[in-house]
Amino acid sequence: MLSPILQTKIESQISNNKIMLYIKGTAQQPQCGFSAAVVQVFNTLGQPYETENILEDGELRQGLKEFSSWPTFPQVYIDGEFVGGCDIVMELNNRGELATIVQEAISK
Ligand SMILES: N[C@@H](CCC(=O)N[C@@H](CS)C(=O)NCC(=O)O)C(=O)O
Repeated sequence: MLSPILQTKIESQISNNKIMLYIKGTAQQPQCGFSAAVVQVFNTLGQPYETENILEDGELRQGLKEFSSWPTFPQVYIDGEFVGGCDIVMELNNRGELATIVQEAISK
């Protein structure tokens, strides 16, 4: 079960960062192709984002799956809301919708 401490940590990260990416590895050195693809997309959007390497925190890795009810990584949160993983982000980006979602979040 998701501990209150972990829940508070996740809620704090996703509310303090307009774009929060939970990935495998770092933005500079992603450790998985799906995480690398998401980082690349957000780099092209040119807005600041924060990442957390879930490979370094097993509790967070498990806790996020419960928090979002999503079993894999990357996990992308924009404006405190879970958006999806790699496939969803790619689709939103291909449709030109990701930039709009990000712009709306940043300008709030
Ligand atoms: N189709 C997924 C691909 C991501 C994926 O399959 N991730 C796997 C392998 S990197 C994962 O996170 N598995 C659970 C885990 O490692 O804890 C997406 O759209 O994000």
